[in-house]
Amino acid sequence: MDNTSDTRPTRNRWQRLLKGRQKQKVDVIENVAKYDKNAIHMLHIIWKEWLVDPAEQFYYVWLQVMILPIVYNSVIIILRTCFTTIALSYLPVWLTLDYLSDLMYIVDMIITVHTGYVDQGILVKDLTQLKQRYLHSKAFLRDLASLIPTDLLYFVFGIQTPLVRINRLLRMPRLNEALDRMETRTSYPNTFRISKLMIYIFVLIHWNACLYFALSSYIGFGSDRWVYPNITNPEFASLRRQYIYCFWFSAQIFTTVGDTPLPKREDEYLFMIADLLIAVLVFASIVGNVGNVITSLRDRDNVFFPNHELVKAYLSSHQISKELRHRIDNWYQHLHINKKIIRENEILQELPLHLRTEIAVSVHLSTLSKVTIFHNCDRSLLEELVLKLTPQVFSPGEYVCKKGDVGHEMYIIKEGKLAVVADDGVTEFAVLSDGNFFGEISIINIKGNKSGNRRTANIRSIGHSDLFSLSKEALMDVLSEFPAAKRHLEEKGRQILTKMGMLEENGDGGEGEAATVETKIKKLESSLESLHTKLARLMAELESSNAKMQVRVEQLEWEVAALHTDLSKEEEDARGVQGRGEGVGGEVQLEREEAEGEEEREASDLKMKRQRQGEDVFNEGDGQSTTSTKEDVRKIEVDNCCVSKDPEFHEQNQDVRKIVREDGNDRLGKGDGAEMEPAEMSSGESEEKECELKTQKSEEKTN
Ligand SMILES: Nc1ncnc2c1ncn2[C@@H]1O[C@@H]2COP(=O)(O)O[C@H]2[C@H]1O
Repeated sequence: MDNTSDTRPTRNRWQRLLKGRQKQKVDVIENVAKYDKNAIHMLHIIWKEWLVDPAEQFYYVWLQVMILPIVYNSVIIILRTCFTTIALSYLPVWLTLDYLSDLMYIVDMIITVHTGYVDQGILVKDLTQLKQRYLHSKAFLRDLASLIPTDLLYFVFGIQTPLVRINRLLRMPRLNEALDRMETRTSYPNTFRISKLMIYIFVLIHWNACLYFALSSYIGFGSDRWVYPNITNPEFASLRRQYIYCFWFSAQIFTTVGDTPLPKREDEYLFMIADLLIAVLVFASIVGNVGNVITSLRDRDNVFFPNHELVKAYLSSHQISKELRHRIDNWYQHLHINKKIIRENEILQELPLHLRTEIAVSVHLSTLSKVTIFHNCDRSLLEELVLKLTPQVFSPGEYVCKKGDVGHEMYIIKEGKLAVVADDGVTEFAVLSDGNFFGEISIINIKGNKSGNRRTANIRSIGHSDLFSLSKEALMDVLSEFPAAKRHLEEKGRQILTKMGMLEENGDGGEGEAATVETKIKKLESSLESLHTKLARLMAELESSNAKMQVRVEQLEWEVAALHTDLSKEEEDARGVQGRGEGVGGEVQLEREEAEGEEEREASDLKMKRQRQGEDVFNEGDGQSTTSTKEDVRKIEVDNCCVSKDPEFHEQNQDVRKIVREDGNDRLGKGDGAEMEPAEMSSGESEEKECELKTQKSEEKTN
């Protein structure tokens, strides 16, 4: 019992451990299974989503691989068909290669289905779309036709008739695609073009050789001098001799050498005629292609280097001295021998800016980074600068700049040695070499520089020297963004000027003054521009307020005219009453006084009304006009009066009044034109008086 009780917990522990281990194992197995499942699943997904980008290297390599089966089929099928001995001797090899090429054709179709295409600049990656596109294309039908298992016809015609596989040649467009890709990628397109042409001609001669052999076999070997000699003759029995003889025969025809035996039979003649016609085309295409290659090589030279022939013709037509001509020839020679391309900006101009920058950076950045002033420059700044450099080549003894000339650019030495020389051209003050720069003093404004914008020294090229020139404007652009470089340049310039004694001690030199004047002019120009803008705005505002005033003036005239008509009528009425009541005396006097009082009241009411209307009109205007005060209104009234004194205006006013009168007659149906005449006279007078009064008042107010 004790034993049992002792061993039970131990056994339980072992059982637990065992169970635990078993569970662990199961877990591991389950995990592995899960992982495998996942892996399979992942593979499945990747396969489903697998896409070939036609711009990728994989696609390019695959196209190159596809050249093999296509060329194999285009060369071997005809060979085996015509040279049956060759077909039967190496049958296992041919069959293996045949089915290997078929396998590659199948893989090619799968890759084609997964190849994306660019639609509106975006690569289409949707497999369903890609499938749809390929399955509905002519390429699919062609590819499918090239894979039809025509080999089954071996059972009908026998294994020695590989011509049944001729449908494999339908994949030729794929070969063209591969060769085109190669042509765009190769660094030697001309060599590639010539090689491609030669390969096409080789295949053509091969086909012709095979057909010649087949025709000879059909006519009978050695039956005449034209056909292939008797193969029982040991000299012509070997397979190699058979093929080489036929190839030679064809090559002679296609290269139009024409040293072939004369045909004897009609079928031989027909064969020769067809061959000669093809030969003409072949010859023409060889000549044309080689001509193109030579022309394009010359064109390339002409683009790379300035046209020497033209310059030569120009020089001889102008009877230039021998010495100068010799120097020019030497300069050209140096460019050609050392492949110095000075027209790189022209050559690259068709490329987009970012690519041009990258090229320029990779070609010239090493030179620029040697230049001390640009040591600490940002890369972006150097990239900007590098596009502004113009390569220049100077011959030995040539002056790059002469003392006293106006400076327009500075130079950076890419390669070569240049001397700072005295006016005698011999005494050297300093020698400048790769990475040095010069010509900056005359284009940057150094305070106190006595020479202004003139070159301070003569610079002569010792040997051939490659320089970059940088125009004043380009340099200023760069320096405005990089003051450290500017300080460095100025410092170096100042040192040279001090050594030469050409730096004014304390004052600004002419150049400094020029700079100040230039800055002032710039400031003046900018303020003039802003003034122009303001003036234009004011003119527009003035025009709009003028138009409004005119409307207002017309309104007032109408009102005044109408008022005077009423007044004159009332006056007439009053006169009539006076005539009738002359005997009444005191009563009439009283009435007159009352009428005069009434008149005065009415006149003051009218004034008030006019002022109010004036305000209203101005309130209707724009922001500026709304701020007008009553004084402005008064001014307008005064102006109005003054204008009314103008005889022309008066005439116009008469016309307006006429219209008003007519209008008034129509409306009121009172009297004829004669009734109005006295009123008109008095209105003119009172208008003048009123005007004078107003002018006086406004003058008083202004004072
Ligand atoms: N003693 C010198 N040492 C080095 N460079 C010089 C010397 N004197 C003049 N130069 C350079 O020669 C250039 C001639 O044109 P610049 O005056 O524009 O700028 C001048 C300087 O860059």
